[in-house]
Amino acid sequence: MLKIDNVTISYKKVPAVLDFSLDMKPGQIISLVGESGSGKTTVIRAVLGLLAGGGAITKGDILFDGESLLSKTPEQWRSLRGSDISMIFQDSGAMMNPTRKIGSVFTEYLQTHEKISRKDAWAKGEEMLRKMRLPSPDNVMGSYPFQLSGGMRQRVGIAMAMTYQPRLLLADEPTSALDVTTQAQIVRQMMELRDTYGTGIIVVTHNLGVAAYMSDYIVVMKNGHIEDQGDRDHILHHSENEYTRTLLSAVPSMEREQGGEKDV
Ligand SMILES: Nc1ncnc2c1ncn2[C@@H]1O[C@H](COP(=O)(O)OP(=O)(O)OP(=O)(O)O)[C@@H](O)[C@H]1O
Repeated sequence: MLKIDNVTISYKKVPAVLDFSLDMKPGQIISLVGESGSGKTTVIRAVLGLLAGGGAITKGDILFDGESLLSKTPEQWRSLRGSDISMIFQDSGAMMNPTRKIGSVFTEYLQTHEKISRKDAWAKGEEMLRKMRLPSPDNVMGSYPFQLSGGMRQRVGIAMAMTYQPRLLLADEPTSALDVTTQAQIVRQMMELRDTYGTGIIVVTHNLGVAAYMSDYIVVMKNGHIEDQGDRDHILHHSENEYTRTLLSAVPSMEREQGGEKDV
């Protein structure tokens, strides 16, 4: 579905990610882990065509369903984003305009993606919030972002990102701003998205506990390159890479804290 082929990404000619390759199957959950500055966010922003600060792909290609994303026009990007590929951020609420209510932001989002009346967009937004199991969706629609908890805001962000059932969801530190209990809820909810809609997810996280819990495949990044990678089980239990072992030794087990069923 997604193939990142030997990509180098630079900010103003200074390489930040070097020779990065990844082959993702539909419905797979892949985590990118590694220390701050290792290039995780740069990789997923490149996939969404949203590199900041003069960032550019200087080598390689990114293919979605066999088609290069690098040759897409701005118009093609607009129709791809949201419908085929979506993204959620560390604190979705912080991305929203604090002076506008959720309902207003959500309906505008829907109206930029489809020809739909404001009334129908409002109902569709509410329905998505209900699907994400937000309590009182009508109240949420009528709230400002600051009136919701971090976990609720993140579920609003996921609801918006999932409206058009994208096949690929890019999540940048989606649980970092949340307390441990809420983190677990959001992680489980993302896993449900995969199970319900078959959404493939790339999650950037510095939390190896989260990666261990939800991923099928883990990519360990260091200084802009792939230091180690493999199936969850390989990385967690069989990798001989020293850096991976060091990262793992510092992992608080989400399962132990949450009483979950998986063993890390
Ligand atoms: N907008 C930018 N302009 C210039 N350089 C940048 C920019 N964004 C990132 N970089 C550089 O690219 C490298 C990788 O950064 P990136 O944010 O992708 O790492 P990360 O692993 O996601 O880190 P973090 O976990 O802190 O978000 C770093 O050296 C960083 O300084």
